[in-house]
Amino acid sequence: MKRLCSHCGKSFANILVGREDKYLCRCCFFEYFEDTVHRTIVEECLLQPGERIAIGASGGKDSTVLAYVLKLLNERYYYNWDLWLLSIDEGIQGYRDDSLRTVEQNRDDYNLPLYTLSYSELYNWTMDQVVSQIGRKSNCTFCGVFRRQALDKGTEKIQANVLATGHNADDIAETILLNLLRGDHARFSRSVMEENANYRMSIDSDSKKIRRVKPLKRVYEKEIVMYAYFKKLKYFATECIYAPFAYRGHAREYLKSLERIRPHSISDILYSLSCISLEDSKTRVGQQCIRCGSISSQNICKACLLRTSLDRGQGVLAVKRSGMAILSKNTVESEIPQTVSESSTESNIS
Ligand SMILES: Nc1ncnc2c1ncn2[C@@H]1O[C@H](COP(=O)(O)OP(=O)(O)OP(=O)(O)O)[C@@H](O)[C@H]1O
Repeated sequence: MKRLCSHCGKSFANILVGREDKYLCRCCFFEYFEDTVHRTIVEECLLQPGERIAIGASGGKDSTVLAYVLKLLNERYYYNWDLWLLSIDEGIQGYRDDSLRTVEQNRDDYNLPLYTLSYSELYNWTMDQVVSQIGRKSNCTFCGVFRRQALDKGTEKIQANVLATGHNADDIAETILLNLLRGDHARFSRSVMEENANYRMSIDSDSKKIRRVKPLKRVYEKEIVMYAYFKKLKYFATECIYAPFAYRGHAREYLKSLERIRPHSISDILYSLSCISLEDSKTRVGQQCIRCGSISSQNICKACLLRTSLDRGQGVLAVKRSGMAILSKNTVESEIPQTVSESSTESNIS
């Protein structure tokens, strides 16, 4: 049976959205979606007028929709944002080279400048080379650590101080669940604090520190897919060729099956997240890595530790489940530890 749109009451509904089960027609869905993203930005002070903003652009649906909507809001509300696409080329043939072509297409379609930075420029390693040394089991750990830092470096290069990524509500729930399932208390606490402190961090942080913001955090993956589909946006839909081996994939599947049984599981996880309050005082204050100068909670950042292990041909040893105690606060360069905890890093750029 066809339903009428619960917003305008005139057209037939095409999509069911949000927690309150609203059935919306295409036009009202666009309004709902854009308004949700706009309210997130305004209510959480994510972006300021006139700022230069780096948009992490992977060519996938999330970052494509993010770039499209930020451009639209910029024009609609005269924010005078200086929007840039920032792409990281991990060096994965048959995947990233193709998705980068989609980003180039977005650059032309949306008339936005694009800056690309590669792992080979930054680390002298491509992910294909990393995988040929360490195999396919822990490669996402390397990729996650390198990408997080590469996005920061790219944001610095284009002289922006804010990085917007396409993480959505499903991604955030997935990260929380993943850290919980692994028993990674440190990472769990940090992700909870990062999500809940976004508002405070955005307005308090000094202007030199890169802020990471997630304007799509209140919209669901299925809404993003529908938005891209109805707007006919061009995006790259293939999954990373190395991703099927990541533990994160199991958390994603688990979440999807929970949603099938109980459609509000994701929003309930996010609600629980917003209710958790953790002691801020336990987080380490960011300092500079003594090797590369990146912000790090340790003397030497994880990217430098992993890169050193690869250079020594010991990449496999670098990631060990048991290696929890290794990132010692007092590490000096001559004592670079050999292992990085897999649980704290895998593909976890949120
Ligand atoms: N290679 C990359 N270059 C630039 N930004 C990236 C890259 N990979 C990921 N990101 C940023 O991180 C966000 C989340 O990345 P993730 O790997 O979870 O991809 P995703 O959920 O499939 O998103 P998308 O659909 O945008 O690829 C992306 O939306 C994008 O903003």
